[in-house]
Amino acid sequence: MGSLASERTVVGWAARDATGHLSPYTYTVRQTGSEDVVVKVLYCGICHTDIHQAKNHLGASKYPMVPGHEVVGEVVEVGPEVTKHSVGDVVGVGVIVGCCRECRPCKANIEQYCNKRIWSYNDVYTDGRPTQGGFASTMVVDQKFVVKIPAGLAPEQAAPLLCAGVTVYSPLKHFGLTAPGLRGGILGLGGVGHMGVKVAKAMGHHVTVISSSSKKQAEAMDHLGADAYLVSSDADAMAAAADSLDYIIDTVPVHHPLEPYLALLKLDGKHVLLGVIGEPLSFVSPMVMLGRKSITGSFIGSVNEAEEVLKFCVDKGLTSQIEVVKMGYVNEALERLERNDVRYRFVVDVAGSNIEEAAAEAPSS
Ligand SMILES: NC(=O)C1=CN([C@@H]2O[C@H](COP(=O)(O)OP(=O)(O)OC[C@H]3O[C@@H](n4cnc5c(N)ncnc54)[C@H](OP(=O)(O)O)[C@@H]3O)[C@@H](O)[C@H]2O)C=CC1
Ligand SMILES: O=C/C=C/c1ccc(O)c(O)c1
Ligand SMILES: [Zn+2]
Ligand SMILES: [Zn+2]
Repeated sequence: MGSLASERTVVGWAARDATGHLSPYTYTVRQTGSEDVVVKVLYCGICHTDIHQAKNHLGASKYPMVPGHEVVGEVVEVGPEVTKHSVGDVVGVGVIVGCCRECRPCKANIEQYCNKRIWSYNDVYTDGRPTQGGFASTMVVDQKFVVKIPAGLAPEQAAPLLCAGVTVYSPLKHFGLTAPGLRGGILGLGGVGHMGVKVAKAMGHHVTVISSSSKKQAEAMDHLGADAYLVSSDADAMAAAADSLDYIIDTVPVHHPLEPYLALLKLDGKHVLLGVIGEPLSFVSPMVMLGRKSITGSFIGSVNEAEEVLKFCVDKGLTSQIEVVKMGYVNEALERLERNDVRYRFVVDVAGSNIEEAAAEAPSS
């Protein structure tokens, strides 16, 4: 445990209970350890997982909780053993900030699958303190979990790549779904889904968006570059598209039937679950047996894959489609995200929100 003398005071915006409402919160983080990077947060994206966590959808939330795991910031200090980063670098931090480094996933550099992974918030660090995320002035993070933001990417643009971007890139790569010409479906056109369209198109796939409404059709086709658009309640269009897709990236964050989507897959097609859903999903076995289809899942991506997707986006000229907001708007942004009213990711301008000054002027929390 760090002594009081070695603590650093930070201001974040925290949820105090399962209403998920965020408000200013002053707390302490560790002083710079030998392999630590001190990051002044510039921007932080709002992922639907932040709602799941802040509102205790999974039943394991601890408060006060400062969410945020699509973090881009500037390095303001480094520990003496840090070799990966220097003061002044623009860097990113994602969902994971610690792992055991000894297990099979850690040795294979897929540390997101380490059973001793440490989450960037709603977890406990090795020093016994709660971890707190990126809706905060500062984060102190082990260099292993900090990635460099390459030149050519604006920091606010890079933020959604650190969760949404790598979350779609990783399964496409892992499941061998990168060859040009594949036919992919993106189910749910939100923060993760819109990056799915962009990444899959950049890989040369024919991309069908499968959405709950027609509201996003024009934009999906004209701006995101989707090739086709299916409204999931349109039974005739769904039937016409049967047996046509090599994979579906499923980003829906609530319970939904799988069978209408399994029917869209070709022989050996893969349904990749990404949404965090705390209730059982069901299907009858012939739906997978008769086409040797797979239902699988994937969890974010590794640090290496985060670096790869950042480079991939620079090389392919990909950007995320974002709405930049100030911290004072974060509760409205969370509400709008929950009611499916964002195109397609909110990014909070943390550094531009003066949260430390505002907290100093307000009564202490
Ligand atoms: N596996 C992993 O590693 C990761 C998982 N996640 C999870 O993926 C899911 C999606 O995250 P994200 O893209 O940020 O979420 P968004 O809210 O931005 O997007 C979800 C999309 O799903 C569709 N949808 C269908 N029904 C609903 C509903 N009742 N409420 C809201 N959306 C609905 C909407 O698309 P449309 O309008 O087209 O129907 C919506 O845009 C979440 O559960 C999140 O926790 C996120 C990141 C990493
Ligand atoms: O947004 C990133 C985290 C996703 C996530 C996936 C699975 C799970 O059980 C979570 O709690 C979070
Ligand atoms: Zn996320
Ligand atoms: Zn491990």
